[in-house]
Amino acid sequence: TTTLGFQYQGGIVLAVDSRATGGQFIGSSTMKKIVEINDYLLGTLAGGAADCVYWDRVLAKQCRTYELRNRERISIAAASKLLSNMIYNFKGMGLSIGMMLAGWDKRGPSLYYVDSEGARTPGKVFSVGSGSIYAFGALDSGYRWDLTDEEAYELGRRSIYHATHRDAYSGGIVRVYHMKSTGWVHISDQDCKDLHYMYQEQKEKGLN
Ligand SMILES: CC1=C(C(=O)N[C@H](C)C(=O)N[C@@H](Cc2c[nH]c3ccccc23)C(=O)N[C@@H](Cc2ccccc2)C(=O)[C@H](C)CO)Cc2ccccc21
Repeated sequence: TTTLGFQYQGGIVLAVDSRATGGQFIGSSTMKKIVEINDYLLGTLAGGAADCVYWDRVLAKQCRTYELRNRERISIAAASKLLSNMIYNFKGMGLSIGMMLAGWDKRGPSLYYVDSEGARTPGKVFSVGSGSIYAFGALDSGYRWDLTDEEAYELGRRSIYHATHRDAYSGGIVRVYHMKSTGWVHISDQDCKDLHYMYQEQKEKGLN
């Protein structure tokens, strides 16, 4: 898996692949690793698939319960704290979860990373999963705070593409979402094969 998220002047961009593996076997090439918890809160999934899918659903229920009790949406900080506390209770028992939470609340946009140890980290740029070492290569060299929206989408897409090209455990569809003040927008779903030939063509045109 390769997942990434970064905050910039236009909000937060999330980009992920869609491969699920069991050893060398590909269990699925169409997994949804960006999960829509509510209109202003997105999560990304990396690690044990069942762990991620299960704890995402528990978190989504907790967030909805909070909304019903308090008549307002939960903050990103609180939602990520709920998730880290839930996972912390299983520390050392073998959970494998690398989830980012991206959202927009009263404090504006925020991006958190929660890992299997229950650690919760706010930040501006994250990449999580077996392909994150490749994604960081493209991401760190292309990242600027003042990217335009289109540049940000392309940076997310290209960074995930590079990981799907080099990491055997990443592939399938490159999904891109944008978290804005008005909520999330699903920007694109593109097969990494199509991106490969598109980038090849650009390189050839650029070279000669
Ligand atoms: C195909 C499939 C599942 C599947 O393939 N499960 C295998 C066993 C799984 O968990 N694969 C992990 C990798 C893995 C296997 N055993 C582990 C033990 C500990 C930690 C990780 C693993 C995976 O693809 N994870 C994805 C993330 C992911 C995949 C699917 C759904 C959510 C998250 C990912 O991180 C990259 C591919 C690199 O591993 C689980 C599931 C739930 C609901 C619907 C479909 C599936």
